[in-house]
Amino acid sequence: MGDIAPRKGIPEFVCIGGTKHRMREFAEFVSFNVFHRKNVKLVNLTKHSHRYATYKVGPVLSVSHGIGIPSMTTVLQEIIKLLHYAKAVDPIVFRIGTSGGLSIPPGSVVVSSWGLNGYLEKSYDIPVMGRSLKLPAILDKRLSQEIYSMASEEDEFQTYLGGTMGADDFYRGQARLDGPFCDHTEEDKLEFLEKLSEMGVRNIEMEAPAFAALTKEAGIRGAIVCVTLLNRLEGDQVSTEKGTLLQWQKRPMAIVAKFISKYLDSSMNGWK
Ligand SMILES: O=P(O)(O)O[C@H]1O[C@H](CO)[C@@H](O)[C@H]1O
Ligand SMILES: O=c1cc[nH]c(=O)[nH]1
Repeated sequence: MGDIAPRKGIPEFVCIGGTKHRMREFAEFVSFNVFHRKNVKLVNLTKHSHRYATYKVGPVLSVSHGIGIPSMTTVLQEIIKLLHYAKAVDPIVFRIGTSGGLSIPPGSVVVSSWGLNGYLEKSYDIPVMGRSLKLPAILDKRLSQEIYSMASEEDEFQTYLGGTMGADDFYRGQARLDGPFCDHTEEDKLEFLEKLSEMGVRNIEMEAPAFAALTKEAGIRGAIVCVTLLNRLEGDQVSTEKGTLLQWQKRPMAIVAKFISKYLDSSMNGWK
């Protein structure tokens, strides 16, 4: 146990997701379900930045990232630097999010195997000094399978393993017909969504390829676990009532918390 004690205080798990509210809830969820602590006083460690929210519960950091790739990659790169300076040993970064599903029931959870960009390539393409830098958007296979194995037949929802398209736009970029601008037909949309399904894409959100690429480039294991708010083959509007949507957002939290709990139990590193 001698080499384990100094790890106290160093993040081993980082979980990021779009909203400040969700990431505070995740910190509460972990505190209660992983560490069995009630009513912990959570402090937003980055309150004065006004940009993102960060909570820490034992070895778990819970951080909001806003909408889309530029916002998410900004905070993800700050986290990669932080993990480096903190000398974190083999940390794992998760994204818990929401998405639109493809031919799966709303409320299902998707554990991503890879990210797909808007050009249907498994890569994250960033313009750097006038040129396009292309980074592969493949997630850690073993980790995604281990997380997928956390799903149980007793869950009241289905969990799937598959590709995730990360679009640069919520409306046209996701083939929606209900945005302020639309230059495609219902037929075009369905043809596109069917094509994605055939490629193995299970859901669409707005960060997957960049998250996959940057965690891979950093040599950090990363996983994406998203709930689907609707079946895009059946519509564009998220019409499920707010209370139900908030309950559904707890599903990725439950899977990730279960994984963290199991991981800490097996590593016996003194956190629990
Ligand atoms: O629920 P979050 O984590 O914000 O993720 C999804 O929701 C946002 C769009 O509403 C995008 O960021 C998309 O990726
Ligand atoms: O359809 C959806 C739902 C959530 N987030 C997205 O980016 N798309």
